[in-house]
Amino acid sequence: MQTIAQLVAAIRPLDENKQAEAVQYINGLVKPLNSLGRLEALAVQLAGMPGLTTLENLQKEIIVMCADHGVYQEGVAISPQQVTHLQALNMQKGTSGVCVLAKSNHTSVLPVDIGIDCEPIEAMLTLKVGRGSGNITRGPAMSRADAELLLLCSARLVQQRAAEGIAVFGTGELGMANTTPASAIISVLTGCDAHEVVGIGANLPAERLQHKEAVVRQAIEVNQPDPTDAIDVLAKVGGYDLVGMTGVILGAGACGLPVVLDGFLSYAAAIAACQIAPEVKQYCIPSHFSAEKGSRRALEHLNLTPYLYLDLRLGEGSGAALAMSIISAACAMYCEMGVLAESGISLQA
Ligand SMILES: O=C(O)c1ccc[n+]([C@@H]2O[C@H](COP(=O)([O-])O)[C@@H](O)[C@H]2O)c1
Ligand SMILES: Cc1cc2nc[nH]c2cc1C
Repeated sequence: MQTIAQLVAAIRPLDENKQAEAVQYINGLVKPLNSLGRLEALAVQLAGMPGLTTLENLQKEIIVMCADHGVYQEGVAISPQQVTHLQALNMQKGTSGVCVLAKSNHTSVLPVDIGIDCEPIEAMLTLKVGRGSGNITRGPAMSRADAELLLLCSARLVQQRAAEGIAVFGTGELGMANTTPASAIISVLTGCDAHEVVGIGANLPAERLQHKEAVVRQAIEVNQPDPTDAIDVLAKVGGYDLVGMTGVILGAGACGLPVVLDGFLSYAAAIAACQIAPEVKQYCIPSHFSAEKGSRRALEHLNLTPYLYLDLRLGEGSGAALAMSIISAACAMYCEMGVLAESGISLQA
């Protein structure tokens, strides 16, 4: 297995020559200059990715990291904890939100048991090292060794799927109470107070928000994560799913391939990934602006502007699935549009 240093070293900057060529090519398409706005910038970003040899017929997949969290015991979520297991089964059946949105965007969904509190699930890929991470108000979510192992295994999974033909990855997750560790990660890595990032998650009643904030502060107080060491932060106040998503982001970057972020949980993972390997930011494609409270703060830190504003807060990779249509659109523009030179149209009157 590769080391984290090797994984980071494999993430190369985008190819500026290819990007310059793409700009020239797009400027020659049969349209007013820059009139396809951010679709043009997206195509240029994709064109610079060393793992993509073409923008035609890109295969897309959402990897859904599913795990439970010991901090659930602190009363920070209202969904029954078994929903993680039950909804993971729905991921296999194809009836979850992400599954139907992915299907309508010609995207596959790969659920992974990375620490659900249940017996092994038949025919589900597993990277499980424990049945739910530790309660972060009492101690670390996991050991550093487990965090590093899961991060590398998740990155390796992406590398295997890339070898099997996947060209665009999406980050998904499922885990009752996971907005609590995600808030803790964002609070530590962006240096803001819990009040700025803690939100209602999956419908926590407003009167319990102060308690959730206190839980996040306590987790940070008890574990004293080192804000300059994102792996320490993930291991101490994170969770298995969030580590897995960080590995997916770094793995895609190491393959030179795009990775589409989803909602709040993916912002936490992206902030961690970008601290571990700043170069990976260029491979990240934001999807939507999650309705979770801390989204603005997290996206400002990442300096990423989402494409979609739909008040989504489902998670699972649902926003990433929707944004796959925007990637397909950018690729269709690049591969299928006619060129001015052959159209008889001159842009000057
Ligand atoms: O993607 C988001 O922005 C998002 C925002 C709030 C909640 N969620 C989903 O809801 C679950 C976490 O919410 P909670 O309240 O249990 O912490 C988890 O399964 C996430 O997929 C997802
Ligand atoms: C049903 C259900 C589905 C979910 N998907 C992500 N988080 C969820 C929480 C619940 C409660």
